[in-house]
Amino acid sequence: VTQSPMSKAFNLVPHDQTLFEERHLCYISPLGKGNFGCVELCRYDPLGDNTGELVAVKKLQPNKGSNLEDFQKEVKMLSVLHCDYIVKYRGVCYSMGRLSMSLVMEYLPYGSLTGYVWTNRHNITTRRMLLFSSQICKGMEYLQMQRYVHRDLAARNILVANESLVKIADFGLTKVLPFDKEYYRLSQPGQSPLFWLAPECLNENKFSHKSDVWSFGIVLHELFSYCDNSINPKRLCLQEIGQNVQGTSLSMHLANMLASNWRLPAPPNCPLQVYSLMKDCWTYDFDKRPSFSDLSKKVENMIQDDR
Ligand SMILES: Cc1cnc(Nc2cc(F)c(C3CCN(C)CC3)c(F)c2)nc1Nc1ccc(F)c(N2CCCS2(=O)=O)c1
Repeated sequence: VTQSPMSKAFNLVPHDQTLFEERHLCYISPLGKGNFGCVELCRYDPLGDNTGELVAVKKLQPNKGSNLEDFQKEVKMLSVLHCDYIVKYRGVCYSMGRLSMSLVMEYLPYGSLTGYVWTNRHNITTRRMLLFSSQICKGMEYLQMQRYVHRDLAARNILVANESLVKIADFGLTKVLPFDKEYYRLSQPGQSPLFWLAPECLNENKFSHKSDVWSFGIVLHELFSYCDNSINPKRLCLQEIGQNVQGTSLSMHLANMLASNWRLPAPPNCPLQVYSLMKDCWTYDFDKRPSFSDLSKKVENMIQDDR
């Protein structure tokens, strides 16, 4: 692949990365809004005969407060990940002139886990939910090996490849841990939605693999609630806080509730051992939370027992 002058300008694309030519990237439909901009379904059709591959293209909207540098970091981070449970990087596409760039990824036809589980809630078995849970754990275990902290693990950021495969997507908030620290401290409160955050994130903006474990517990709650919006984590927390949210910020209220040991209630008909796994992920002291490898073993055992 030749190095276009533009790509030299970004010094992003080493010779081995795939460069998608904009003229062959045919727009089909919008897929959704992400952290940086929008994601679209396109067909990369260099032969012009509709035999090209469907891809999901995440476009940076420079004017939407996001910046090219952060987006380039997200591209770089995704491009080095090779795991069955993480959405596959395909390459980048530079749009001449507009100085914008796009991230090209594999297209997963079933969409986000939230929509899929809710739509199919009447015929998804506990076993299949446990299978999805163990795949998310394995994806997170792989991320941990790369010293990546996702910071935005939520059912909306998990994509469904087929009836028995889910993948972690959207690395817009992901940070790489420094070599000498096991946590990442944000300078100011980030954009992660409060209701998926561990206490140390709310209180000290401290993010780690263990705060990702907390978020995984919330994902379990979403899954076993069949992603029912009427009982989603945000709604249940706001109900508990009550409407009298004066003065003290929402995150202070939430942090106080967690400190006095309030936790999300068990989803309806949730297997007891699954709820107890959630509670393990929501251990206040991050050092005492299970690791993703502990969690995938426990979930695997539940799948065996579920036979
Ligand atoms: C990388 C990737 C690969 N395949 C897919 N397939 C995909 C297939 C689909 F039918 C849908 C939907 C299903 C429902 N109907 C109504 C509309 C289309 C869909 F939303 C996605 N999507 C990808 N990314 C993506 C897309 C869209 C996103 F909003 C987000 N994000 C969400 C929060 C942060 S996010 O930016 O990660 C990521």
